[in-house]
Amino acid sequence: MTIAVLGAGAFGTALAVALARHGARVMLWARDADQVARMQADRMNARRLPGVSFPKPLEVTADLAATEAADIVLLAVPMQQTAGLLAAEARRLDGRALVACAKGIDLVSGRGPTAIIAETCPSALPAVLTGPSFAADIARGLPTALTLACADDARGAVLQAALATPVLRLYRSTDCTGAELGGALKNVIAIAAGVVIGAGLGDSARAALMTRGFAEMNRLALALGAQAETLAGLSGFGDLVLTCTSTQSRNFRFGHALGAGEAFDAATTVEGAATAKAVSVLAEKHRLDLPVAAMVAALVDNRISVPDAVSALLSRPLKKE
Ligand SMILES: NC(=O)C1=CN([C@@H]2O[C@H](COP(=O)(O)OP(=O)(O)OC[C@H]3O[C@@H](n4cnc5c(N)ncnc54)[C@H](O)[C@@H]3O)[C@@H](O)[C@H]2O)C=CC1
Ligand SMILES: O=C(CO)COP(=O)(O)O
Repeated sequence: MTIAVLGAGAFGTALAVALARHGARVMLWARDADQVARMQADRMNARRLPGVSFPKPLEVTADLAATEAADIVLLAVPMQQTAGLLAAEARRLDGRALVACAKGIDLVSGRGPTAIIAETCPSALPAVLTGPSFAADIARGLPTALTLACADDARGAVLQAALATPVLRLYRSTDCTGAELGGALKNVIAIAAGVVIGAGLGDSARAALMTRGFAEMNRLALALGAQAETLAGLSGFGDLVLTCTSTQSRNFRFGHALGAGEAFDAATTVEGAATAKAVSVLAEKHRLDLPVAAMVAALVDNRISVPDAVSALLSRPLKKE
């Protein structure tokens, strides 16, 4: 089995390492030839995943043509770059099993990765790999459980078997919409959870925020065709818990900096910021009330201060749960 991973960020590199360690032939593709040369020399991605050595069956390449032999392609570039990569390389990628690993909603189209795959590569098999997992944990070989979603269950089972390892346990689903929306929307709520903790509002407020945020995730995802049980699983509830409660999360740390009034490194990948804006557009289109997500979008755009966002949420009319 040959697996290609497109995107040598923290997550793509961690997945490549985990799969190669388990014996698969893995080709990790990065667009930057200098970065590839460094990784080939160091046998490590010192920038994104320092201290993790590449196993032997892991090859690194800057030549996308070299990945054409792969049976499965993991798409591991950030969400806002995924549509561009698919469009640019559609001829090469169409007809293959394309597993989306990004967690977000495309700002331009308002779509998740599987809809974009279906549009740009109509003969490909779209799938989603998502759930609670930090790249560093996967790279260290710590036990992790994720959702592998594919509308074609028989072919999804083949992907599940190919991508699982003894420590990377994959549960199968046919609900790609639910799986990808869970991963996308939890990032928005994690920013809000970070704001709550950064502003010193306490753990009780964070628990309330997570619960009401989960209700918003369900409201939007169900309106877009997802199944409630998918949202309650690893890709939704599971990842919400992880991301809202760990300082390893970049979305949480970004929110924490907003709440504390501190600077945050603009180069860090924070998927929930763009996704919050995409969610605002979708909420309006589907006439949905998503107050936490709306506040995150406003905070990210500097349209509201943290104290005003908090008092706006607390002064909403009392209602049934
Ligand atoms: N880091 C983590 O713990 C996890 C990340 N993810 C998801 O994986 C996705 C990627 O995140 P990370 O790897 O953490 O990001 P990262 O910030 O570590 O790396 C992103 C990489 O993508 C590359 N890239 C950007 N645009 C590209 C393009 N057009 N073509 C080729 N390469 C391109 C960048 O050069 C960079 O190496 C995100 O959607 C994230 O939510 C999912 C689970 C865990
Ligand atoms: O998706 C993740 C954990 O499941 C990673 O979260 P961050 O992108 O917030 O670091």
